[in-house]
Amino acid sequence: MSEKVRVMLSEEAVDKKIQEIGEQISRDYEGKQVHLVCVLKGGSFFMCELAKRITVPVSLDFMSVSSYGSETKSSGVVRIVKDLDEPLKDKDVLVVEDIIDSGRTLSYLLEMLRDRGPKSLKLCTLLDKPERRVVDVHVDYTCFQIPDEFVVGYGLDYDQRYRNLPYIGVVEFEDEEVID
Ligand SMILES: O=P(O)(O)OC[C@H]1O[C@H](OP(=O)(O)OP(=O)(O)O)[C@H](O)[C@@H]1O
Ligand SMILES: Nc1nc2[nH]cnc2c(=O)[nH]1
Repeated sequence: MSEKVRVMLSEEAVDKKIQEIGEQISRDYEGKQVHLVCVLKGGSFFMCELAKRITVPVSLDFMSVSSYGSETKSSGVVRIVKDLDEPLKDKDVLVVEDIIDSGRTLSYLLEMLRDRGPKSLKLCTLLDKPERRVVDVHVDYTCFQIPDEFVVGYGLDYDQRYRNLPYIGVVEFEDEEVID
């Protein structure tokens, strides 16, 4: 089997949309400092590109989470693998994600972060697959709503590969040509 990646959203389309969302965030947070919280690993590429386009003061922090074991995965309970370095108390926090799928991770994570007392807490995602939603999550900024296909690129992986693609694509598998 060989793999190739079909482009779903070109680099130009993604860049243009991140610029627009960056401008919108800059307007919405005028006069404030926005504290971006990146959920690793997938959110890191989007976070860097977004941060460059925000014109109000920005601070950054990173966290890494993983779902508890396969049996409890559907509960949406997440374990903190790497916690934030700084408290969120009284900060205007914007969580930055690569994709919202079932909504389980973000629903749990937002509740956890809300308990830390931020002044405000909003969510920004590069991609959203609304058809896959199991748990309701309020998303404040969405770059693209996409159909239910497994996507890679711009931080999203397939078996840890393809995160570095500068566009969003779908991995397609093809049978190798048999040579006699
Ligand atoms: O809405 P959900 O169904 O909960 O899925 C969304 C989660 O899945 C992805 O992370 P992933 O577990 O692939 O980790 P990674 O970013 O380190 O690759 C994504 O970054 C979200 O955190
Ligand atoms: N890489 C990748 N991770 C996901 N996590 C939830 N949906 C997806 C997806 O489409 N691609």
